[in-house]
Amino acid sequence: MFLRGSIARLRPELAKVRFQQPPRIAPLLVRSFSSGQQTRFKQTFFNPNEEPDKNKDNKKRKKKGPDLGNQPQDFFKNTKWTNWIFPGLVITLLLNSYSGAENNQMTFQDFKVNFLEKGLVKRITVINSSFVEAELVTQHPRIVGFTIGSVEFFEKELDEIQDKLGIPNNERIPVSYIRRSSILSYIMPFVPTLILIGGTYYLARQLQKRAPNGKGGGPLNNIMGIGKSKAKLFNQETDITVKFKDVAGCDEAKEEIMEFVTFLKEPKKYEKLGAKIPKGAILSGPPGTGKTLLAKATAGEAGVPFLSVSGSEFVEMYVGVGASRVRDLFSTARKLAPCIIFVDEIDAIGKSRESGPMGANDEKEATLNQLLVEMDGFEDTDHIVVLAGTNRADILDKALTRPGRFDRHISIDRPDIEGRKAIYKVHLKPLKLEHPVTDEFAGRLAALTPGFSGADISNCCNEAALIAAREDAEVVKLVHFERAIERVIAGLERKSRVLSPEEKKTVAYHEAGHAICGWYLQYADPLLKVSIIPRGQGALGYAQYLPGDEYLISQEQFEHRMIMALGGRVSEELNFDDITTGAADDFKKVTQMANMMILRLGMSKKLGTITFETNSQQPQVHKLFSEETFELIDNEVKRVINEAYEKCRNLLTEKLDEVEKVAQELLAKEVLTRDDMIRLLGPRPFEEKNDAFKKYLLPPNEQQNHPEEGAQAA
Ligand SMILES: Nc1ncnc2c1ncn2[C@@H]1O[C@H](COP(=O)(O)OP(=O)(O)OP(=O)(O)O)[C@@H](O)[C@H]1O
Ligand SMILES: [Zn+2]
Repeated sequence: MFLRGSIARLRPELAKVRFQQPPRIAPLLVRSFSSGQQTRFKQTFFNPNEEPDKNKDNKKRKKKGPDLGNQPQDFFKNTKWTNWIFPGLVITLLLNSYSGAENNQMTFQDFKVNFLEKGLVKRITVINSSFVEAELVTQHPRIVGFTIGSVEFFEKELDEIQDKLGIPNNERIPVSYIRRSSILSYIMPFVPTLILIGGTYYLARQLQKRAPNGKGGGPLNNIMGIGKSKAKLFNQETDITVKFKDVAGCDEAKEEIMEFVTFLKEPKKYEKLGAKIPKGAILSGPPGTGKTLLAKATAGEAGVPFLSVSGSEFVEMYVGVGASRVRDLFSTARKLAPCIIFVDEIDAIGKSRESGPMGANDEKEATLNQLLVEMDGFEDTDHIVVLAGTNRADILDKALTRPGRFDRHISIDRPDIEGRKAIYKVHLKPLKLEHPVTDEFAGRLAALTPGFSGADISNCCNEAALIAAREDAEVVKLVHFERAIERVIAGLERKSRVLSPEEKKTVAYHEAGHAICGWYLQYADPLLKVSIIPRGQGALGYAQYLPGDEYLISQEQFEHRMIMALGGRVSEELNFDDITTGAADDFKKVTQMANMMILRLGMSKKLGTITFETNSQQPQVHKLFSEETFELIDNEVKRVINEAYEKCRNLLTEKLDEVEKVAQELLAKEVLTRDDMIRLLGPRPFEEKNDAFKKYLLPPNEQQNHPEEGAQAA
């Protein structure tokens, strides 16, 4: 229908009166938009009951059977359907505006031949000077219509035909002129605006749906829900499967946090006695030590919802957003109570308000204030516990840590050997291993990875499994772990980096110098491996030592470490005419150590027991010490380094043959283990200082007796 009459198609205003559909579309429009809005509400605003609701819906649907068509409510609830409402609407509108076509529309030519010249026309109405409706004497059709270009031309034609037919003036066909405006002509001016608004809405909804988590994060949320908290809710039944047993190695922290668990589980016990329960605790410690994990486990043990949010998520460029998000977070928490809120990286908002070179930041301060207000605002009876994680407990605002807010401070340190062992046991469980996990195996891995955090260990276990899979191994073996550990410590092996024979020789003598120093210095850490295979970023060779879990380091230890670090360059000097750039990193270490000894550790007799450390965060207005002191510091740092250099040179000159042996072996094999070193040089003349190393890594025969114990060599 809408194809007939090309003029009609080009002139939408002709579609007028026949456009009877609006009453039918209107209710549809209202309903679909309201259902659309409901969906938007669900997605934009954080709705804790969303999950259960969905389940209910599903259950209902299941009961009633799958035929959506027979269930109008279900049909309208079906969000997929609403996706189509807008495009559908536009198409309908366009179709209607173009197609309100006349059933009996024709060209003027047809009209002339078929009706006019046969004298069948009773009356003619010219509508809007562009369309003609003719009433006929016949019943079928009774009315016909056609478009005209201009009224004058049409009148002239009409007159001419009637002249030709000889119709007298008083019997001629009466022509009336009318103006008819359709509803559409009122609507049309608004159509572009409507399309624009609808289109924007539709687009925004589509974009929002593509948001990674369905809630928060979508572009629409950025506009509409900016003040909403981005807290992530972990559903109690499904998500929080973490229990205290999954958090290994931080027993003291677990014990401390246990109090919150009992409180959340049996608040009555405390309330009965009138006791006030701490509202929150700060969990502090280096990255990856399991702060988040511990908080989650607390929720898991207490069986309460867990709301997790990062401090940086409160920080937006718009003023007032942070505070509004804090408010939203707490109002959500109140609805979910009893529950645990975990704010990771609280230093992002909780930084001391005076600190920082730029002074206080208003927006951050407002956010922090809101947090303080909220924490003051909830009562013990609200049963909310706020835990916060940070790597920098020292820079937190004092207001945060005062009683009544985060009044517990639980610090989690990097795990010691026993802690690492326990964490390995947790992360080895899911792997398919060669042997069942023994105490010895976990201990060996723990001994190999001093300084690793829980996250490093988890990463290492996964890396080992990946390496095993790459080799198509059936099970994950110890060698895979060893390779994974090396990779985590020193970076990827880069066999593709080909060194020239000269370069290789230099690297071999350099590394041999380090290794010999380490072997014959009493306080050097046990050596595990020397290698001249390039690794990671720029390292051409490396030696792997195993420092123990030490909390105090002696001055002699410091000195020995410096001598070891200088061993590479000194060996180059002794064995070649020229020196290379390979020792840059070693010098950096040496200088750092020397500076620390002089400036912070009071290890210089001349300067005495003063710390010269400056607070780099605050702008320096005046000099903290005199020119003479500056000079003295300079001289002392130089002296310490020079002394280490001299000792190193003496040692390596004495052991030149040993350096040669190790370097040659390195050139031949590229990698030397501790056993190779023993074969070449005899056992190390000192007992190893690292207990973990002795316990888990030394072969049993070496563990009992140290034949050369006490022998002097250096
Ligand atoms: N004590 C532990 N026991 C078992 N696994 C641990 C332990 N500590 C860390 N992990 C592992 O490391 C991962 C990262 O830990 P988590 O995210 O809790 O560290 P975090 O201290 O919160 O780090 P960040 O300070 O970077 O936020 C955990 O998912 C877990 O797999
Ligand atoms: Zn070096």
